[in-house]
Amino acid sequence: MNREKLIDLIKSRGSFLCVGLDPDLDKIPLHLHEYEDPIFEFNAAIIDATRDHCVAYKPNLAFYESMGLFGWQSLQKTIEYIGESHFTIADAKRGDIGNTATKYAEAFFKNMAFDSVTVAPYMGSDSVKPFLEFEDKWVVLLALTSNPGADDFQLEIMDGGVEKLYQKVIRTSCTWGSPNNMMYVIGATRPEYIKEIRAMVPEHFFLVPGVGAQGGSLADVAENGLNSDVGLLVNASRSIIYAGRDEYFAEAAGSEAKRISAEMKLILQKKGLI
Ligand SMILES: O=C(O)c1cc(=O)[nH]c(=O)n1[C@@H]1O[C@H](COP(=O)(O)O)[C@@H](O)[C@H]1O
Repeated sequence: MNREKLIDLIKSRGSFLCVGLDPDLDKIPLHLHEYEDPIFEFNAAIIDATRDHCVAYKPNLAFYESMGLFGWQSLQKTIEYIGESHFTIADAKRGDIGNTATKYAEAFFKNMAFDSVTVAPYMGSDSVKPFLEFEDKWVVLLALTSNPGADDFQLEIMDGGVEKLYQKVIRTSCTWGSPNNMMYVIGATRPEYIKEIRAMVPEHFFLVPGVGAQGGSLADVAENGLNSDVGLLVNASRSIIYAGRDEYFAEAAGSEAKRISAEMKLILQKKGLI
């Protein structure tokens, strides 16, 4: 999906919600275990219930890879089930030397029809650029993550310099691609940095995880991160997909997605963006 189509989708739906598909066999309702592929059944029900309220889906690969071959099959079926109506993010956090990176890119962009993949920048430009060679496909680069460990390196000034690591990552990487094929991961748990990062890269989209289960605030993220193209995809995984744990789990997920997207619509209207 190209940038224009993504922006149209967001503005026409009045939502910048990304639903994280992080299914865990220990958490999905028991009655689904009777199906041949419980993970896919769970995802399909969540997708049916949420698709009108969100613009993107982000399956996190760990939840599929942990189940071996069956997990990969569930992922493949899930991505086909979503189809082309939504922006899709393979949350794989890949990063390796060039020829290996090309194979990772082929895995997600050719073998599976994902629109984007999360990539770690720390092996440098040759580990990221192979992902940027595919038309209408995106790199979602880790910049300032939502977890407490971001303090260990990302928020540190390295080697007596003046920049923090996440600042160097953004300043260096923003020339590798363009706002048409690169986004940045900025955690919702660190809203105080979003404004500064928006000033550094005014046009890029940010994928913002960390609202819901990790406690980040949608209002704070929007206040600091919106740009004239909206420029945000805000992800929530557990708070949506496990909003209900019984046979009405899909309805509960749909209600939670609807609630968040209604809040987003109000924000966009107030800012005059829709
Ligand atoms: O790349 C990510 O998506 C990501 C980056 C980050 O900084 N923090 C973060 O939580 N994530 C992912 O976003 C999702 C957050 O899930 P919830 O906390 O359940 O909403 C998980 O799939 C995480 O792996």
